[in-house]
Amino acid sequence: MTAQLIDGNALSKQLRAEVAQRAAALTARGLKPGLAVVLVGDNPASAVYVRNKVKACEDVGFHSVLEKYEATLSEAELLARIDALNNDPAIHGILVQLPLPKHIDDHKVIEAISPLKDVDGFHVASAGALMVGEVGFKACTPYGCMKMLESIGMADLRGKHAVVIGRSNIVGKPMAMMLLAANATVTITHSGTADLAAMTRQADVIVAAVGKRNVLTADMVKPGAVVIDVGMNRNDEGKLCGDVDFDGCKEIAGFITPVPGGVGPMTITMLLVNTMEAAERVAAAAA
Ligand SMILES: Nc1nc(=O)c2c([nH]1)NC[C@@H]1CN(c3ccc(C(=O)N[C@@H](CCC(=O)O)C(=O)O)cc3)C=[N+]21
Repeated sequence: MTAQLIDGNALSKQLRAEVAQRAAALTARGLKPGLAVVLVGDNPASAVYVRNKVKACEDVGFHSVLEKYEATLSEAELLARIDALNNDPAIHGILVQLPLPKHIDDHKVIEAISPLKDVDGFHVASAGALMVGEVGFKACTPYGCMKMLESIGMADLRGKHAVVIGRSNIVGKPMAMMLLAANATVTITHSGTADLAAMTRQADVIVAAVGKRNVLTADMVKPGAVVIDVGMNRNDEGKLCGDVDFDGCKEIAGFITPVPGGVGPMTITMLLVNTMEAAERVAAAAA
């Protein structure tokens, strides 16, 4: 192994300790940060994630509310719940766990969340704010990836070429915008890209966010490049694995993130950071 590991658990621990301090300070002033997590239906994977998020909130001293609903909840009922949370002064962040049951329109639900409480950064107003460099909440997964780059001294990517694999609204696109804001030259690749390997071989930073195993293999990586793996897949033995062929790429890359223990915990950490920020903004507005 030549690559250095970027340890998402260790970095999370550090960042969460800072959040805990800020939470304690704000709580002492009478304002405890609060996150509401809304889960509809019984997707078993979602149930695990949601429990992790609630636990993470408790660990940093937040108030947290888990609202669980049957898969039969109507869209109108869900929108009514969001309206109530938008108006609840004890709640500073609202997360509606995706995916939602098919009869509910994701987009409509996300747009119903107040942008002031959109700690997932999924609202169109949040995406737009990122695009034009205004204040808004950043999507947690790409935000966590930026923190990982920062942790290895790569907060500024001037002169670097970053290649993003994947163009989803929740990872690929906001990732590209954040890398651009950090002065990288950015290429977004996707299923319509003619020669992916030709692109990734030029990259100083590669972010793989497709949701498919072995999207990135060692032959596609420039020696010394930073490889960030956003993927969450199961291998044939049912074990969690990313989009990157870790064992191959770790021999070539300069830095690499593992799965598990990489981007996953950082996603939850940035959710806490965003919720903290949301509560601090409320406090600043009231002061
Ligand atoms: N509105 C919304 N916001 C989300 O942020 C959101 C969502 N919906 N729906 C589902 C995905 C998935 N997601 C994960 C976060 C952390 C880990 C994580 O911490 N994973 C651990 C391992 C967990 C395990 O062992 O299964 C790790 O990578 O080390 C995983 C997955 C957030 N999501």
